[in-house]
Amino acid sequence: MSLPKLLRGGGALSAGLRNCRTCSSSATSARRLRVLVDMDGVLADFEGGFLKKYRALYPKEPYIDLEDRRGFWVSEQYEKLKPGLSEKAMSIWEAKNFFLDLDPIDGAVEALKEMSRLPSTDVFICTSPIKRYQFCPYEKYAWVERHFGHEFLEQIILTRDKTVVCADLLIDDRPDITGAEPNPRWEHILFTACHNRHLSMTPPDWRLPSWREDWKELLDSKRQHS
Ligand SMILES: Cc1cn([C@H]2C[C@H](OP(=O)(O)O)[C@@H](CO)O2)c(=O)[nH]c1=O
Ligand SMILES: [Mg+2]
Repeated sequence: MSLPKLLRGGGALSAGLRNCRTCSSSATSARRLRVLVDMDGVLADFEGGFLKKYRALYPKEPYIDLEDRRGFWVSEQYEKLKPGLSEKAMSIWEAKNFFLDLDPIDGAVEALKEMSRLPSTDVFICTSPIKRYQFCPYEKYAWVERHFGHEFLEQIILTRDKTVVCADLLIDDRPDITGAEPNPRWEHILFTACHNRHLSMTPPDWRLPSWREDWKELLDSKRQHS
């Protein structure tokens, strides 16, 4: 089988994969592809937004250039840079308007709108709120409405555990997605971000380097081999 160019590793798209058809309830829905798209790091520029606000609020503190970011958790790398910076980092995304002000990732808005118009495709934004909930959940909804319109609010899944959500694909920048379900129904496509671009992928793991790549090829491949 020829694999989509975007996919690294050697895994065939559906060979031996968990198949979400098992949780579909009707023959009609069984033919549709369900795609979960993560928000921070995939649609919204969490890392860029963080660095901009952190540097503005703490101009005298050291910071980490985006090209030097390693590891998913920003606060962990900042704490290693200088003890005490973890709390300063957290103060940035816990503040009002942090999530609302995030810029879209390059090409994300166009790509997601196009994806949700594809025939036989159901698209959901699947995102985890931070536990300090004063602003984040509200602002995530407001961000989606701002960039995708009111109708798109139907397509938000807010969860701290993405493993329990049933879908064919999850496009997400977090390399290790774990939770209550040891065998999630979806296949994970790692969306490339500053913190994960140096990770080597082992088969059958796949990447989407950016929204400028041919993401439709990934969906088509999954559709064909499911
Ligand atoms: C604390 C932290 C959160 N986040 C994002 C991930 C989650 O959103 P999402 O699921 O949309 O990627 C959200 C809550 O943890 O904030 C980061 O990307 N890096 C971080 O260091
Ligand atoms: Mg993310």
